[in-house]
Amino acid sequence: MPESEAVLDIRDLIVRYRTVTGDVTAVDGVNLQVKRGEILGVAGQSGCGKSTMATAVLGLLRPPGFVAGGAATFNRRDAAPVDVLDENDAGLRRLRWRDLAYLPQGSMNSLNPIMRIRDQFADVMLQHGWSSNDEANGSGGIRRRPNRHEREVLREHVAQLLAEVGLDASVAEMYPHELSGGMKQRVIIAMAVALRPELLIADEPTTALDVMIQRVVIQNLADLRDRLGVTMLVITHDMGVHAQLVDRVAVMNAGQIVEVGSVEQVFKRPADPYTKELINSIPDLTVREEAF
Ligand SMILES: Nc1ncnc2c1ncn2[C@@H]1O[C@H](COP(=O)(O)OP(=O)(O)OP(=O)(O)O)[C@@H](O)[C@H]1O
Repeated sequence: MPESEAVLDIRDLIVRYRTVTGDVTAVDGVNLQVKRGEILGVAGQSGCGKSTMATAVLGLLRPPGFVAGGAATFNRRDAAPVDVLDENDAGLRRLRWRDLAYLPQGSMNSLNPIMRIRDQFADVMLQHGWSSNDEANGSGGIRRRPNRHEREVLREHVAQLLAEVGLDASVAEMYPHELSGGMKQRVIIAMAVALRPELLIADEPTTALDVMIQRVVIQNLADLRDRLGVTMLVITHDMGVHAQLVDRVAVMNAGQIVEVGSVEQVFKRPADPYTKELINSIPDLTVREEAF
């Protein structure tokens, strides 16, 4: 695959945690390419290293975790490739939100309870370089008070962003406690793509939502990829979500990728015994059959 086709190219990634009884390897030599425009799923049971891999490639890994080897090259469309693992904090801040967006596990609970939704959008957008003339003017990191004109443009823009995930403009005036879990998750997704990142990494984006709402969120993510062309890496232990949303799926077990393939191939003809086990563990058989 030519380098530019992979938005994110992870090579030989090794991540360990330092513990009192010695180092524990959580990510054990992972190679994974996320192709431009695709939704790549990462499957595997709890504890297999999915979140550790995501936080490492986002430069968000905190001690006692540390990267023991490898590279994670982010190939932006209009800029030189960067190895995220080599970036300093300032470089990472510039990349995050504008180029590389992240929905951590449980992120819907990270909304500020005492701020209206519109102010939370404004904060993210202004902190990361949004301006009313040029929706992305490259001045990442500069935070200032919006002037009147900017506030007006922001208001319209937030309404449009909310509409992209099927939410009414009135949601902008609300506080998080006025929203259901599903609405909060959709707000968080709309915020994550507000600056039109090239890559969105979403960790368990539907976990803790009821099944009907899960479907709405899955549809939102699929629509955003189709309309905005955001490449996505979606991490979830839920094989039903992979069946409904992703193009290709990578299966992770004990820190290693044991299989990567199209959803159809992995679900219909799993090559690895662990993948077979995962598929057989889907409780709702209709999900397996409905998908194809
Ligand atoms: N702070 C830590 N100290 C030591 N070991 C850790 C630490 N955090 C994670 N680990 C270990 O690293 C491994 C991978 O954990 P990780 O959270 O990445 O898995 P996961 O697949 O994302 O699971 P989950 O979805 O439950 O978060 C696990 O064995 C876990 O016990």
